[in-house]
Amino acid sequence: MSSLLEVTSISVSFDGFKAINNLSFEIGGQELRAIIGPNGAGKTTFMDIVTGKTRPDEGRVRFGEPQLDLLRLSESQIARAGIGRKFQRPTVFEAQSVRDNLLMALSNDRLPFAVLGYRETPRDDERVRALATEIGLSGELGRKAGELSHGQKQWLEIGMLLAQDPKLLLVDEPAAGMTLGEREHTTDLLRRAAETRAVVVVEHDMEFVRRLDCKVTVLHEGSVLAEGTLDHVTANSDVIDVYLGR
Ligand SMILES: Nc1ncnc2c1ncn2[C@@H]1O[C@H](COP(=O)(O)OP(=O)(O)OP(=O)(O)O)[C@@H](O)[C@H]1O
Repeated sequence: MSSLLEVTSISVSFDGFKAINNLSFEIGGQELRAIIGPNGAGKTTFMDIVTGKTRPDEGRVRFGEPQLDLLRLSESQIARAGIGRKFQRPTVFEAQSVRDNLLMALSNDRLPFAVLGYRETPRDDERVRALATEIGLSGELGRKAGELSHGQKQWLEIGMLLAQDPKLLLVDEPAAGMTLGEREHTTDLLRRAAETRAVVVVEHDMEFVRRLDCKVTVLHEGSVLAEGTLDHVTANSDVIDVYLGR
């Protein structure tokens, strides 16, 4: 089976410091993957390269079928090609209802204020309800997003990204600041999302990664140090050295 995303031998330096060093990475179309690694391992820079925010000095980044060369596309073209990114802090429209947040997200180019003049179709309503069910916020559709808990805001933002139906979803530290119950719900949500798309989760919390129950890629000094199940990578002596030597 061919990969959805193929990153081959990328490197990038900042002022002579190699933040990403000959890194290769592949993920299939319906796969959940966790990326772990100590601070400064290059996790954020890797996601910045995939989303077009940072350009590598060397290497290739190919995506989709037919394959697109992401290094030739702008950040917005990459987003439109089907790569969604969730940053660590939730960024929802706090003064709008959960329902309106999801509705706005259904179309990439629908500006927040344009929703006022926008006529909603029965199909949109159906989709908003389905998304709300998927993220566990069916009972909160009429509430202002600003009134939601931290975890609920994170789910709403994931729902807003799912509304755009990305082929690849990149999620940065979703578990941070969440209660145990919220973490469990988030794991279920991400696992379900990965049944119909690729999902990459960058996470420091090992318990959360264990619950994701997926292949893990360990980054260190800008390269892949190990890859496999969490048990496999945590038994790797290089990985143990890197984590104990922090
Ligand atoms: N724009 C930049 N200019 C200079 N150095 C940078 C820049 N971006 C990242 N770096 C450096 O590159 C290295 C990798 O950083 P990156 O943020 O990708 O690591 P990370 O694995 O995401 O770390 P963390 O877990 O702390 O978020 C770090 O040493 C960082 O200081």
